[in-house]
Amino acid sequence: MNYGPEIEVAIARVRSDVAHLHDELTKYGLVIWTGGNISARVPGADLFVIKPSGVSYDDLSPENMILCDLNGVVIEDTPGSHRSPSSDTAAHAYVYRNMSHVGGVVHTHSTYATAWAARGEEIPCVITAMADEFGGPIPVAPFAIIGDDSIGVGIVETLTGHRSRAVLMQNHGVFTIGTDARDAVKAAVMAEDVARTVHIARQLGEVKVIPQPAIDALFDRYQNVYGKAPVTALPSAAANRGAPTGGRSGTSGAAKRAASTSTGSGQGRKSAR
Ligand SMILES: O=C(CO)[C@@H](O)[C@H](O)COP(=O)(O)O
Repeated sequence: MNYGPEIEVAIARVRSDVAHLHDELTKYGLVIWTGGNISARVPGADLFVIKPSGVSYDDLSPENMILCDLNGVVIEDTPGSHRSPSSDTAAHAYVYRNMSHVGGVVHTHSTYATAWAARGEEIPCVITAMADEFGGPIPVAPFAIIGDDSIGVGIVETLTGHRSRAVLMQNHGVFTIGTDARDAVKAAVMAEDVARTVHIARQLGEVKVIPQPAIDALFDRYQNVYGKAPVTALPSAAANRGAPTGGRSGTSGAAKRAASTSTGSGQGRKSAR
């Protein structure tokens, strides 16, 4: 099967990205043995690339990643196609078919997030890092059988209209979505981090939920201002005339105003952070 030069280049890039991003799961201690998986959509095609099933993380490479169509069917006679794709392929495929803005999906059994999933309890938004990253609590999806698209249905039904890019599958683990695979990996890393902190906080006593207006403001700032160039950066013509620069440090007044007037409605993520 040849998809033409542009798509073939995209497939090769996604194979490499997906293979190498699995290193982040081991680096952050989110997986053990062969548990967990990452996939990414191939831009410009109805295809995605996913990890093979049951292969050691040390042996993952661009060549043994598996190319699938959006029904989760392996594309025959492509590199890696002699192996079985991840057990969660149908779930990932369901997400790509039903959430067009999603470019990457990650699954782990990271310890603390999975402990919350075992309790079937959402993680309340009690630390600013959660408000920043998830814009509220991390929700729980119902128990679902592994292997068909039941998990995908749970992910889509739970995360549609929700700010969170992470969902706890009851009695199972965490699934995250992102604009691309790296964004979904970041969500998996952050979900485990906040799951651990909030769990520990709960051992110490009652936790304090952040008021909704503050959650909204924090989420908006993190999505629209954090890590971005200041909005007061001078236009090049003025800069060329040697005008004083001003407003280059930290969060500008204008940036703050921009942050405070935008809605923070959740789905409008503009760039991977
Ligand atoms: O929990 C599950 C199945 O949902 C997976 O995380 C497995 O632990 C790893 O499966 P493969 O991706 O290797 O098939």
